[in-house]
This record gives sequence, C-alpha cells and structure tokens, in this order.
Amino acid sequence: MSGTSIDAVDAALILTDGERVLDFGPAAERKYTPEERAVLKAAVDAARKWAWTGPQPEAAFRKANAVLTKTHSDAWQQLINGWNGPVPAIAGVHGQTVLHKPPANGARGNTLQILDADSLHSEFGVSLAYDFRSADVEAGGQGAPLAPAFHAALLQNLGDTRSNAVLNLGGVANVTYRSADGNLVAFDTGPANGPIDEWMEQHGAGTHDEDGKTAAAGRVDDMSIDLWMDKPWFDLPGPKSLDRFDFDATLARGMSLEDGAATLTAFSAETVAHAVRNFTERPDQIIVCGGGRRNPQLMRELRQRVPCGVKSAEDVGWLGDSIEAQAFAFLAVRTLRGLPISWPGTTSAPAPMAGGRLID
Ligand SMILES: Nc1ncnc2c1ncn2[C@@H]1O[C@H](COP(=O)(O)OP(=O)(O)OP(=O)(O)O)[C@@H](O)[C@H]1O
Ligand SMILES: CC(=O)N[C@H]1[C@@H]2OC[C@@H](O2)[C@@H](O)[C@@H]1O[C@H](C)C(=O)O
Repeated sequence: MSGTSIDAVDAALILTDGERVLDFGPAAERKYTPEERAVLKAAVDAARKWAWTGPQPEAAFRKANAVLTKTHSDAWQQLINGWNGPVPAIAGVHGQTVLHKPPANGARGNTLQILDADSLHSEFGVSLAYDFRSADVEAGGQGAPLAPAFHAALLQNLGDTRSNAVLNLGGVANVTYRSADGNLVAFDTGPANGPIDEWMEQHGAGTHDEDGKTAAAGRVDDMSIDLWMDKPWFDLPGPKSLDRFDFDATLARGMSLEDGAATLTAFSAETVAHAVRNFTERPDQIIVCGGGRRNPQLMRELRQRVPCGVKSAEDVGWLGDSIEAQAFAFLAVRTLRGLPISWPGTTSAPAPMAGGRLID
C-alpha cells in the first residue's frame, strides 16, 4: 500500500479467508527517497492538470510506475525474506492514487490508482489483485473508503459488541463506524496529515511536523476553524470521499509557521469530532490508526474535541502503521473469492460490490 502521503510503501502479511482475520504475519516498510517521492508527486501534479481531459500524462505515469515497481518489490522482498511460513497465496496491491473525483450532482465519479501490475506480478511471483476501486466507481459508488471491510473484521476479533469506530489518519482521514447492532457506516471525514505536511514542506521545515512539535509551539485560530468548517461538504451525509487536495495548506495562508501548523492540526481533529457528533449513537471508543496517531499534538486535539474515548491502534493490539496494507491483503482474498469489498453503507455503491482485478 502506498497512500496519499507518499511517504513509504507499507507491506503486511496476514492469514485470512477473506471473512475473518486468523493471524497476523510480519510487516515491512520501504520509505521513499526524496528523489522517488519527487517522481510520484510529479505524477500527482500531472494527473491534476490532466483531470481526465485529453491524453493521459504518459511520461509522468511511466516514470512513477518504475518507482512504484522498484519500491513495492523492495517492500515485498523485505516482507518475504524474514518469513519462514508458506508462500503467500496472493498479493493485493493498491497502487498510487493520483486523482480521485467522487460522484457529484448525478454525475459518476472517477478515480485512478497507477501501477504496473504485470511487472509487479512477475517480480512477486504470486497471484496479484489490484485496481480495487474502479468497479465501485463505475457502479456509481465513491470508490473509497475500502478499508471498512477489514476494519469490521478487526472489530469482530476484538469481541467488543459495543458501538466502535476505527479512524485512519493518513493524508486524508476516514472512519468506519459500527453501531451496537452491527450496522456499518464509513466515509472520509476530512483532511488528516495532508495539509500539515504540505504546510511544513512549503516552509522548508521538513516533510511533516515531526511529533507535532511545530503545532505545539503555535496558537490555534479557532475563528478560522469555524470558518473552514462552514464548507457544506461537512454536513453531507456519508458515504462520501475526498481527493487528497480537496483540503490543502492554502487554508492557513498568512499565518506564522507555528500558528498555521497548530490550526491545521486542530482543524483535522475538529473534522473528525464533527463526524463523530453526527453518528446515530456515540461510539464507546474510536481506535486510531495511520501515521497521524504518531503526532501527539493531533492526538491531544482529538482527545479534547471528540466526544468519546480515543485509543491508539496499539492499545488494542493492532499494528497501526500496517492496517491499510493488511486491509489490501484482506481485500485481495475477498477478490479471489468473489466476495463484496464495498457496500451501500461504505461507498454508496448501489448493492454489495465485488471489485479488484486478478492476475493469476
Ligand atoms: N512522528 C510523527 N509526527 C508527526 N506526524 C507523523 C509522524 N509519523 C508519521 N506522521 C504523519 O503520518 C503521515 C503518514 O501517514 P500514513 O502512512 O498513514 O498516510 P498514507 O497511508 O500515505 O495516507 P492515506 O491513508 O490518506 O492513504 C506522514 O506524512 C506524517 O504526516
Ligand atoms: C482515493 C483514495 O485513495 N482514497 C484514500 C485516501 O486515504 C484515506 C482516505 O482517502 C480513504 O478514502 C482512501 O484510502 C483508504 C485505504 C481506503 O480506501 O479505505
């Protein structure tokens, strides 16, 4: 899995029948070098300029695919080298989202995850599942989020039958909410690290706000947050999804580095709190995974604003950095078995939808 933050490829091995998670295997991370990251970001920029109008930016995508093949193969090797168990039956590879347009005003959405599936298939030497979002989008769904099927399986294993939520804090944030009667609702809640990362990079202050130190030194501008929360998107009912650039660092223009970081961080937390306030029942707890849980300032803001208990994935025995990678392993097995990977409640697909393409 390579997410919208473009920081690393995450890989994980799980034992699953696509319905239950029977065991967790090792996990691996292959960080992008600055040069690799620049190539992937250039592909995202080119995709945004293209926006499905005219010829695809082939040169930018070709260069990005070469980086994706190399880095995913490295991650796969890292994963497999230390593994003494049976050869995995299948690998699920998400690809790099370069553009995502949710359906709007009756028009179908569109989404693009780039990867060179044939090259990855020959590098890995096992069956490959990929292109998980297209079928859902073609059927009128949002195409995201897709991790909810896996979040639900994880919650099932916890054996906690109260209402629970799983929150992923990546570039964008998405939540899976399971009510006490087992009903599943999922949607993107708003930005997470994306605008913060961009703000830091624009100021030459690194790729992200390490341990939230810059935000902790700033002052939150609550009036700006109130203004930003006015965007009608926040009051749309789920399922709903976002492109990484639907919220960006320009929001904080004019603020000092510290105040901008503090305000963007508090804004991400407030968007999650807004979502939780609108759930049909308050969840007993929200379990946080993704890189944002490593930012103590973001977690502090979440704890202040979200009206329920906030736990980190590790508090319940999960590997918080690997859940998306594990999710696409799980979805790969569901694809192999022809099981649905999205539902009306998770992507607003018209019916439970199978998705993903296979190379045997
Ligand atoms: N120690 C840390 N302090 C602050 N932020 C951190 C820290 N570690 C990770 N992060 C944040 O987490 C981000 C990476 O998170 P993650 O890998 O979950 O995102 P992603 O999977 O690429 O995104 P998405 O879920 O939107 O696809 C980094 O870009 C950074 O902003
Ligand atoms: C189009 C796309 O890649 N969306 C990502 C992004 O990152 C978080 C959020 O927005 C989520 O909707 C999705 O990723 C996770 C893995 C998902 O589909 O569940």
